[in-house]
Amino acid sequence: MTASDTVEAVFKAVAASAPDVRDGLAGRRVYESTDNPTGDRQLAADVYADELLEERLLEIKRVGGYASEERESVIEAEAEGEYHVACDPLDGSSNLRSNNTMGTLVGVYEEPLPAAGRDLVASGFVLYGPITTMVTAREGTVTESVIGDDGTRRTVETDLTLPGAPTVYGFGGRVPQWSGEFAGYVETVAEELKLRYGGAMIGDVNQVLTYGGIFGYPGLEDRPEGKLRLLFEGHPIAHIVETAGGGSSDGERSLLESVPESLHERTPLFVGNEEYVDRLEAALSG
Ligand SMILES: O=P(O)(O)OC[C@H]1O[C@](O)(COP(=O)(O)O)[C@@H](O)[C@@H]1O
Ligand SMILES: [Mg+2]
Ligand SMILES: [Mg+2]
Repeated sequence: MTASDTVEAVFKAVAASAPDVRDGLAGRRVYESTDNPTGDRQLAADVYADELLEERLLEIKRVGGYASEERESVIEAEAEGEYHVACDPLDGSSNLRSNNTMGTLVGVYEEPLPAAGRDLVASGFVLYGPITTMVTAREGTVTESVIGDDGTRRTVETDLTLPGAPTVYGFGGRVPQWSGEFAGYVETVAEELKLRYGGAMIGDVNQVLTYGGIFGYPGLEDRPEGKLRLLFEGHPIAHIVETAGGGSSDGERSLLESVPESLHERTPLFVGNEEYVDRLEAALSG
């Protein structure tokens, strides 16, 4: 089994699980009594998607470990494997009660977790929108597929790239918690682009991939590290957007340059057309 076979097996398993995750949502809109390791309240659907993916991804030959936003530590596979999968089983799960968009995010690393952004070999997400779609990045190419009810993929875009004339933006966090530098930057962006913020990173980033623009969740006054998690959300989404010809940043440099010290580390996160990411870095550097 080559590296690319392993990546393909991971993508296949995630796609095959998508109809199960989706079918399982309706009955799992209630909160559990537990918090995840970063202190978010867990929905029954978060736990369900996590358990499903853990089981199916650890079955894959050469996958040596599974880590997820929903569990404290890495789960090792029974047999040794040189690829390590990081998952956000349900991204945007607070959208479940209001029946808005959500996703599943996966990163395949060639080093044990927590690993550096540059150790990512492939990444992908499923978007549970009106249609279930999957976007994957590997070997320098981003592909978009539609996932059928049977969990198989039909490719609809073989070389997805960010459009050159951006139109949308979305930034998370309460405005009074933004820094003055960031608020000033947003003012300039708002004059050029249209606000589209849905509260699920994957949904919001997919709008940027489709229409061009920028998505971000900045560091906040009471939470300078931001909300999103580097390993499960930051690296994979940065890898996808950069492979699609865009840029990513933690406010200072590409998210792929970041090396987490711990599994659940958070980071400010920005992805989109390079021009907007460059301007953001310039604005934040004062
Ligand atoms: O509710 P807020 O503060 O806008 O936060 C939304 C952000 O939080 C998230 O929902 C966090 O992800 P999870 O749902 O996987 O915890 C992102 O998808 C989204 O960008
Ligand atoms: Mg998430
Ligand atoms: Mg999640």
